[in-house]
Amino acid sequence: MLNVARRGTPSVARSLLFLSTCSRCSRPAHTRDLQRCLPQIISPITARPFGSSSQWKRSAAASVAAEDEAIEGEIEQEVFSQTPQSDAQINRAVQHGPVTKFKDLAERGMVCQTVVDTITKNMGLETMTQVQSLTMNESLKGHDILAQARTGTGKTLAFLIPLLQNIINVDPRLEKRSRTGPRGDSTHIRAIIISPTRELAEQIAVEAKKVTKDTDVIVQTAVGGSAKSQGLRKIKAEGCHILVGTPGRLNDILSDPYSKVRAPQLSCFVLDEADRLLDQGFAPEIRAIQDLLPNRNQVDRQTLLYSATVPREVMNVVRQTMKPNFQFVRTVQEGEQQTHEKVPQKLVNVGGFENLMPAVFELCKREIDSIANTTGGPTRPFKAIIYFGATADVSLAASVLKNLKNPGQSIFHQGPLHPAKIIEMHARLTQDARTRAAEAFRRAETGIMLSSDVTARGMDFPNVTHVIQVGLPPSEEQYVHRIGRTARGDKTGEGWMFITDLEAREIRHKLPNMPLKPDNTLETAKVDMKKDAQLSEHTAKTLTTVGDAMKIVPRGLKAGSYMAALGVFQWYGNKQVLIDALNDRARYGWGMETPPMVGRALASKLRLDRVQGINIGREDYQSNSAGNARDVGMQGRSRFGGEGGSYGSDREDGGRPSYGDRNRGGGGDRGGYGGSFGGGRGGGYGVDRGGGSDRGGSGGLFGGGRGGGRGGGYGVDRGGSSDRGDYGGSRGGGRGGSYGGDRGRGRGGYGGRESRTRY
Ligand SMILES: Nc1ncnc2c1ncn2[C@@H]1O[C@H](COP(=O)(O)OP(=O)(O)OP(=O)(O)O)[C@@H](O)[C@H]1O
Repeated sequence: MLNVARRGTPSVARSLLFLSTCSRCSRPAHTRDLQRCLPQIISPITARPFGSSSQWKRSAAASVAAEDEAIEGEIEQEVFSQTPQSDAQINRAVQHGPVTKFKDLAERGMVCQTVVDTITKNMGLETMTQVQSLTMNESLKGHDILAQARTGTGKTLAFLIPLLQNIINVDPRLEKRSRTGPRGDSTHIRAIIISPTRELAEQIAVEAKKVTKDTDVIVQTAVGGSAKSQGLRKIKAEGCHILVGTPGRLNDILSDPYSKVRAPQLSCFVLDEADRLLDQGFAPEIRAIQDLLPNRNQVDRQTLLYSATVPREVMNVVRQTMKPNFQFVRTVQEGEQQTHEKVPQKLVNVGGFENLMPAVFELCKREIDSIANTTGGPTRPFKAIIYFGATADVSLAASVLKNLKNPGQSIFHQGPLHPAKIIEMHARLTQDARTRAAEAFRRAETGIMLSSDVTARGMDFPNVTHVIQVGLPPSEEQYVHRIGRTARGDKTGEGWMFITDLEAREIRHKLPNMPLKPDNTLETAKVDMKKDAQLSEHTAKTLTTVGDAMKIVPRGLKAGSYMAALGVFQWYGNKQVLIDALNDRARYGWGMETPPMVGRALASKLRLDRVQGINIGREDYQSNSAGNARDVGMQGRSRFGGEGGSYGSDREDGGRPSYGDRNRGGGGDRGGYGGSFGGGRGGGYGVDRGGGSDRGGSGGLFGGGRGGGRGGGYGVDRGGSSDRGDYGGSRGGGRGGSYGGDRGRGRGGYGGRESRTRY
């Protein structure tokens, strides 16, 4: 294990030196002997696929279908007879030093002119990034490579270019687009690229199609969530040379005896986000796919593994996947900062969970306003990804941000985060919805995407200015990948991390190497909601805005988030402190009288059944069926109008005062939001039909029902029965009032078709 770089050498130069010097004799690397003499950071071990060799032989034998064998014979000859790079070419490349410009690749005869023209002319790229420059020579020669380089540094092109050139070397007819267009076969697959997520696979395929645009090389995708039969038809009809996909679907189609998609000539196998694909979650599927590929002793195959992080734990598996003489190229040395120096990273401790959403909102609003108020000088529109640890938290936060409105204004006015598009993204959405969400965020100038870790790796959304992480990430690696969604290429960006008191100590263990600097500039992060306090107008308004939006959130989402936290915080030892903190969030953050119910079995499994304050019973988030329609939302008895309330309805919330209104009061001072789809009797932002209600609210955005009418309207009326409905219902209608409707005087308002009301 030898790194011949000299201390103090600038990093690019150091890395170049590192690659062009022999590890065994410390002389400049030999030309044709590079394979033998180039430094190998990892000591070689005997290469073998996963599992024991006998297992491997058995499964490989079983998986190679008889029909493939004939083709294999031909292909073998072809693969072995190829001479990808002549000695002269390599000599020339080494003499001129490592390549740093894309055009040099053509001038030195390393990559064909067509591909280089596409990169330089169509894609407008000129200079290679460090990882591209360092890996190009070696990967063009067919060596196995493990490459570690920071996020956003062009690793995708670093493996696509050599992979494509190696395909063209085998069949030079593919170099140029033929007049008849490309033709292929579903058994001509030369390269398989695997990514851990569907979105990333799609993104790689898009990049691959750009690079192959003027060639006859065909790129196809195979990702879960899309119709398998349709994908297969496409591959069979058009053929395929490069197949990009996710592990599950690739395994599925390669093992399906009827799919007719085979890779007997496979010469390149790429794992993007390799450490993720080789960890426990995906390793079995990757192993199964490898079992379906031709035996490497018969058909030579190059393996390329790329990632921004390579934790020690996966190194064993890496060794099993690669040839013994594989090269480990890293542009980030051990002990060096894994995130970009150009990304300031700030840490906000908000104290209690209930402060998280207000603080996140305050930050987003501050940034959006500051850009709006900047005159002159270059500014970039605010574009942020906010990461949460659980899908339930993503949905809840998305619901809050989508429901935000300025106090005193209706939802038809611009919200406080205007012009940001609010986008929700997680794995529980349908594939179509995920694709639409990713596309919408990609296109958005100003936008906030609330996301689970499904977008944390590899996704190349343009111009992301902020990455905001709410709660501790699952690992340091994941932190690095999340932060990597900003400051890509030559762009800049910033990272924010929001934690609670519960996590303050743990963060030091979990992220010891991250350059997080405490930030105290957010007012709402410092408020103790359990105490009465004199708040600045700005802070009170922020809290009220979020509190009001939170009321509209269905109880089911809150209950889901509560349950998720029980899972996420299992590591926290003091269960009483945990439940107290979560109950405070339910009470002060979500406006719930009682915390969501936790099933007895779950409570006992999590050792929470004896903890004070836990609300044991039928879990709210599972039981939001008709019987519970009034306070759960989403699945109420009548989705559009009617008594039960549905999506959004939350009667229990209704009884709670909100921030800043605590001293208005009287019994049941505010009703809940009647429900955005349906409303209910009790509903209304603000209101209740119960005595002493003081504020009316919307009976339901789309539905109203009786809620709007009886309930009264936003901001109206103190004391006595409420009189105004607010958005009593635009679709379902009902008895209620609506925008400005005033039942007391027998007037309705905007919406409520059935109520035949008027403005
Ligand atoms: N040589 C280059 N010069 C300028 N931009 C480049 C170059 N190579 C790639 N890019 C662009 O840089 C962006 C990031 O590239 P890419 O997605 O491949 O990064 P990555 O290293 O794979 O990131 P991650 O670790 O997050 O997966 C892309 O928009 C890509 O088009």
